Amino acid sequence: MPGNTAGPVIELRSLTKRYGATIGIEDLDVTVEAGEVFGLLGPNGAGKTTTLRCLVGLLGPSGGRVRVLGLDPVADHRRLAPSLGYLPGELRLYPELTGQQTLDLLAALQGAPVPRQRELCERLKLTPAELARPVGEYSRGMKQKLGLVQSFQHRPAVVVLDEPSEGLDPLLQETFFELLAEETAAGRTVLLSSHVLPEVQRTCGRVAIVRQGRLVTVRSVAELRRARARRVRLVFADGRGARPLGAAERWSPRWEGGRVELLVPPDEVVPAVRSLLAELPVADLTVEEAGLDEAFLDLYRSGEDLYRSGEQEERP
Ligand SMILES: Nc1ncnc2c1ncn2[C@@H]1O[C@H](COP(=O)(O)OP(=O)(O)OP(=O)(O)O)[C@@H](O)[C@H]1O
Repeated sequence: MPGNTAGPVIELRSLTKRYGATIGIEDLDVTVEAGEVFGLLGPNGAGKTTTLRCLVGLLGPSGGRVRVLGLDPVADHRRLAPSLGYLPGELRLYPELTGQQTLDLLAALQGAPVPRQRELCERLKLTPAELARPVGEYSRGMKQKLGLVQSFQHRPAVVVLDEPSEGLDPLLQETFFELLAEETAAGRTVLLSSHVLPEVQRTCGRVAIVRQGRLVTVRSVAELRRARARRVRLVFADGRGARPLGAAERWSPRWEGGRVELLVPPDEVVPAVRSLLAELPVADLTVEEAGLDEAFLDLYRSGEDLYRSGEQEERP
């Protein structure tokens, strides 16, 4: 393996990438250790693809520092290539080449033997007949399968995947999840971008949430699960609908007739319930844990760390 293997596998320090006046990503700090599946999550245009392209050396940063296995992905591109797998969001292929020829061409660019090519084609159900067809005739899902095979075929130490399960049917998604689990069990490192929340919950140990080019938070999925908001539902005795809720307005009230639902951070539930009962004609009240999706969605929307627990980076 090239470079300095003692430090983190991926290190982004104040990474900034501008496209003219447009900010792709600004001041991003992320560290990923060996054996992690790390997720980069955020809404459209958040800067995920920009970050990934900087990581694999396709874009040079406007500021800050990128290191993968201790190497600079732009300056040390050739040294890094055999140890790096990359699945772009949009795989651009030569339409006249067959699937097999495409895999072999990409292997030459990777500059490494491809001990896993056949096994991965079998597991992802790319048959020899399909591999003999020009990729210009491939469906979206077939292209994605080919993209996944080439990202892992040379058994790289680090794999960077942009929206990896896009276009895969549920069975193949399962195979992909198994593949990720095997990679990390073997000490290899995966960084993936996604908007698919269940995929992230299922596969990642930690996630960085980015929004409008900035890092919102880095959290372990386990911590997000623990910190998830409580859903407080109230029914009012007088049956009246939407009304001012005072301090409770900050918990995103959603009204439905004479009922309202609030999403309250866990450490504020008891005082919240106490003041609601004291100030409003409450006839019924329930409290339950909100789904993990809501925890993510709040971070997406607000751009603030809803849960405010000091540490930026916590191990899973
Ligand atoms: N080649 C480019 N030229 C100019 N602006 C760009 C370019 N590529 C990306 N951007 C801008 O940079 C910002 C981040 O885009 P990026 O593609 O990194 O986001 P993303 O999180 O991957 O989005 P999506 O989920 O929609 O793929 C956006 O404002 C986008 O318009």
